[in-house]
Amino acid sequence: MNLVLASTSPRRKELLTHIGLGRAEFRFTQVAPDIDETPKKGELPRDYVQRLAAEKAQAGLALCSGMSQPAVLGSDTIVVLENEILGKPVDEADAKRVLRALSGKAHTVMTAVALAMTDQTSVRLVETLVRFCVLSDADIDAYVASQEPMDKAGSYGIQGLGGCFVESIEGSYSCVVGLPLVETRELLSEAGIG
Ligand SMILES: Cc1cn([C@H]2C[C@H](O)[C@@H](COP(=O)(O)OP(=O)(O)OP(=O)(O)O)O2)c(=O)[nH]c1=O
Repeated sequence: MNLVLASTSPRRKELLTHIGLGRAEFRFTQVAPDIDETPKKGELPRDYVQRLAAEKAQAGLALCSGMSQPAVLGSDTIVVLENEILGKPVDEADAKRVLRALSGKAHTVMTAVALAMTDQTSVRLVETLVRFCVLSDADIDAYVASQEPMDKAGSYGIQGLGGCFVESIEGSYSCVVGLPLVETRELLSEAGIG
């Protein structure tokens, strides 16, 4: 099998590197999937995130037509607050609005990971509960000025400055960062990889 990561996210690349547990023979290449991320009308968050992970993996597979036995991983992460899907912010004002909404509350981070091969696509969904402390306007302004929120679902990164806002988490840390390691290892090992 030739393992391929269909992602432009540097976090996913780094996390996938960990899956080899340091073994030199664990190698993968990367392609950039291009899909429409618009939710369907009335689509539930769990359905949406799993559909997108599968579509990224399948779009990646389509880019590997010359490769023998490609196995392509795709992943998608969303923040869900009171059933509303919070993806990446469209601009700084949107990031501030999202951070104000997350302040002092718990939300769910959902990451789906999909493995597409020529004959089948398998998907795993992982959910983590994240509780935020109360954020002041000054906290939010400073954080958005750092630009860290701008390419992240829910407008924060737990692994960076945004970690200052996280009071507690219940569930998988790597799910929040964008690639749940235990479940990804399971998917790969079921396919005989890793
Ligand atoms: C909540 C949270 C999200 N994120 C990131 C993970 C994802 O990269 C991003 C959500 O956007 P995604 O659309 O899931 O992924 P992406 O566009 O970054 O990359 P690709 O589709 O090419 O794989 O938010 C963090 O890095 N830290 C966090 O704490």
